[in-house]
Amino acid sequence: MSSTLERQAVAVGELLVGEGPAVVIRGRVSLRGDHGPGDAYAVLRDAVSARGRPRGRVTLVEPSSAADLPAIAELADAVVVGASWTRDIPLVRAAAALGLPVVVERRASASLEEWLELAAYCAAEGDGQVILCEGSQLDLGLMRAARAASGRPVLADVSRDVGLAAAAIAAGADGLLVDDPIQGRGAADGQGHGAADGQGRGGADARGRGAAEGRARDGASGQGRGADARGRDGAPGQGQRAGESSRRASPKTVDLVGGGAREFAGPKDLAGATGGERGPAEPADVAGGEREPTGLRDIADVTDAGGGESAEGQAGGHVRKDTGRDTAGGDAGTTTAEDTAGRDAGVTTAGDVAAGDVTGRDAAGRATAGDVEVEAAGHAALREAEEAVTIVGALVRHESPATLPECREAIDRVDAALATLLERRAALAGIVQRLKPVGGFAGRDLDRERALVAKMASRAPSLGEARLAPIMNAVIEAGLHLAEERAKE
Ligand SMILES: O=C(O)C(=O)C[C@]1(C(=O)O)C=C[C@@H](O)C=C1
Repeated sequence: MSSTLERQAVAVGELLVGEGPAVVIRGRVSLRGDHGPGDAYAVLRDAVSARGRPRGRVTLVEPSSAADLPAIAELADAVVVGASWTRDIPLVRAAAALGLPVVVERRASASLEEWLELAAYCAAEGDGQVILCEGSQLDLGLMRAARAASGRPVLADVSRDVGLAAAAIAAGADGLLVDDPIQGRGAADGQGHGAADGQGRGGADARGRGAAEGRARDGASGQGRGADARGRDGAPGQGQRAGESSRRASPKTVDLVGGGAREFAGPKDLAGATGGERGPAEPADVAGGEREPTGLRDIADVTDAGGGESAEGQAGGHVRKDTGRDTAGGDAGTTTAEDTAGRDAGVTTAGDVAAGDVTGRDAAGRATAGDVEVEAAGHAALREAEEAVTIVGALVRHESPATLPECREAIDRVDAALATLLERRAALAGIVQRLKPVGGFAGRDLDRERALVAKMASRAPSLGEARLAPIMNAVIEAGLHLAEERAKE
């Protein structure tokens, strides 16, 4: 069993799988459908043009036989060793030798050892670029163990149950495989490309397997290692390096909480809301809304505005000077979560999803109601997967982006998670106001605020109480304002 602790990121087209953000991959094209022999080129060209090639969208293809391999070498970003034929060694071998990244699915009954042995075999037959894919039974424990034991990236195929997307990311999946909504529509059309096998994969595979094995025995050995007809041009050049992020403006010093000059212009300052001067917390003032209470000002006893490193500075300090990403060639931060966070519309994005991805839509508008339904379900699944990657990914994946855009994308993911939590917090704080004998600013409880800041500081030690206090002051006040506004409605 291959075992190395070093994580081996794999570039698939423009995506980097295994390092940086988790990715969402829209479907895999299976040639194990009912297309006739010899038309793999036609099927793949169709599939690729239907899917479009926006940045970050990649095409994984499962061959039916060795005859499909030249088309795959030319048109796919990775070849899939499908769960149903992992014992078809000649075909496995020929597929691995294409020179494309190999996605090795786990056969339903395969043990961890068998799966990893197959992956190691593929790595040895090819150029080592192997990704594990768990899906048939989606055993997240096993997936996690495989990732830890092999150092290889793992994908979780959640196309059968996208509700497991968040769990898969939490369990360490480097990417999620979901059905492609566009392919799904093709399949619903009965176009028979065999492309959307996410739902009926078992059946299609079972049908195709005997024939595939037979064909492979004849033809697989003819494929040499040199079959990398495609070349590796998917790797974008190096982006801006860590040095970029050091060209930041010096921290603003704004008196946010009345305790002397402070670092960081808070949201209030940015929003031009109240800023500046504040008096001591006085319930009357507070209730009247003329002046805002100082709340946590006394906790945030920061006097050395220039002395400490700002939160911004600390974030910059964490940027690694060098990562494997450049070497692996992936500007891969792009496929996933930044989409949800609203950046870079070139990729499979929440924007795509919201707007309805028209790639491949019949120009004459001939989609049937069934098509639309399938497509809508596919988009919803895609959105759910992207949310999991963004929100759960922000919590569980430690990223060390090397370039300014990547770093900003990573921040966008964290901000997306933060915004989600802030919204939830505001709702809870609103309930508390109704439950307290005296709610709103008038019922402010500074002991409670101090205590929660102290607790948070144990989770955010680099920020510490002094820096967290003004942040939480702003958060709490925003919640109280909202609660008071709602109470008036
Ligand atoms: O715990 C309370 O009593 C609340 O009203 C909630 C909350 C908060 O948002 O966390 C808001 C105001 C109080 O001063 C303390 C805490």
